[in-house]
Amino acid sequence: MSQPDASAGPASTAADPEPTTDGTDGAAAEPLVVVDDLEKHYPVRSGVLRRRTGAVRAVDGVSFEIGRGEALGLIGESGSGKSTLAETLLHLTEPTGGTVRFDGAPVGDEAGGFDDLRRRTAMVFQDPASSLDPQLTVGESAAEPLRVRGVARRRRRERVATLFERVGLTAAHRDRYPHELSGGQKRRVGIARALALDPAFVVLDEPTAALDVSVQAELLDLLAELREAFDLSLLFVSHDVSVVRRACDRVAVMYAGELVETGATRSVLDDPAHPYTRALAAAVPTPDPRAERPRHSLSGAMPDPADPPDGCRFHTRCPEVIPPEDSGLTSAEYGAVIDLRVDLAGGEVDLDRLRARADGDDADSLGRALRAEYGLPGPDGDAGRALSAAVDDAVAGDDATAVGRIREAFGSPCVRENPERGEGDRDSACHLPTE
Ligand SMILES: Nc1ncnc2c1ncn2[C@@H]1O[C@H](COP(=O)(O)OP(=O)(O)OP(=O)(O)O)[C@@H](O)[C@H]1O
Repeated sequence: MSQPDASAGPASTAADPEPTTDGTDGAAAEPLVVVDDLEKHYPVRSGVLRRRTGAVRAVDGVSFEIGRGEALGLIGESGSGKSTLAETLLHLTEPTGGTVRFDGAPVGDEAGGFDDLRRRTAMVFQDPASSLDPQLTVGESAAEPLRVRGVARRRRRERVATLFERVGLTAAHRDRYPHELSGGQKRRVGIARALALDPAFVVLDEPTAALDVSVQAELLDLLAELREAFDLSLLFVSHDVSVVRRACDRVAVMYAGELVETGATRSVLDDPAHPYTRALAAAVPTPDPRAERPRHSLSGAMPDPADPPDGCRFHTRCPEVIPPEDSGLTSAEYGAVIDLRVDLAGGEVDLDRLRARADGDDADSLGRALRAEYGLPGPDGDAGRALSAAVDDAVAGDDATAVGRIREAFGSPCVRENPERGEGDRDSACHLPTE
């Protein structure tokens, strides 16, 4: 593609953008986006009367900043809350708590900030197939933000031609329908549409998902060029660590509705401080087939965001969970006890299944089968006695008592307290001591 030419950019034909606060001392000193304690809880309703009985804590007290011209990557497994965070941040869905400041002004109050946010931010949605209307030409779809703002038809066409060329398409692509374009071309249309109103901040939800590696690389090059040319701030939402490594200055790591680590991309991904980040970074496939399997691999599933675990939300899967003091347990052995507790609490210890595996039908045989299934340790002293009693309770079907015993006898900071992410440039929320 040709070199960036800012004069061909969105500003030249946008719908009369008002002067921004860029350049004024106060606003310029503040990062473009400041998110403080943002929260999005979805109500859980049940019963005939559909009463509210709980909440899905999709985003649960998240704070971060994005500087002017900066690219921040948001990574985490599926279901960690990345898309909800992105949508809530742009007020496409209403937050249930917390604040967003955009370019020095609070967003969401009628006094201001809202229209500015709408006009100066844009989102490129995850799935271009569903975000482009199959009934409209892609040129019409890309022109939609301009139409909504009252820009005349002829000006819209010209503008879209400029934008299409800017993103590596041609003016002739305007009259095609989505099904006539490749996956990569559809992404480019989405990017062109996002640029239509000359935004300062663009959120890209999984911008390269389901594309060939070479098409991914071209798209990332394009985004880097556009960022530079238009001084864009970008938020890359991705579960693909290698995309974020390539495209972002900083990275924020999300787990079960919370940010667990933030910092400069290289520093976070090459030397993660949080065990979850270590697991995500280790999961990136290495080109060397002889390389050892990562030691920090993730097992188990993300907790239910309607019922997140007490303490550190990652403790139920953490390969480095801190064992109770003086228990003599390793993290892995403690992890086995936690697995049992989680399954008992969720009613997932199936005694019939255990019976099928046990070498007898008596309580001792069932207890041995349960210990074998979970790989339970046999600690000495009080912890050992408590675990044996819990196993007896479990095989007798008294899951609640078993859970209570384990909780009492196997305490650790990881199960007691949710660690706070500190302040500053490089932070992680973990109870493990840092060197
Ligand atoms: N409208 C909704 N109502 C109830 N729960 C929701 C709603 N939208 C999302 N959730 C839940 O919120 C949690 C976070 O979902 P979200 O889509 O934000 O995660 P994600 O990290 O973006 O995942 P993915 O990468 O799969 O898109 C999930 O448990 C999801 O089921």
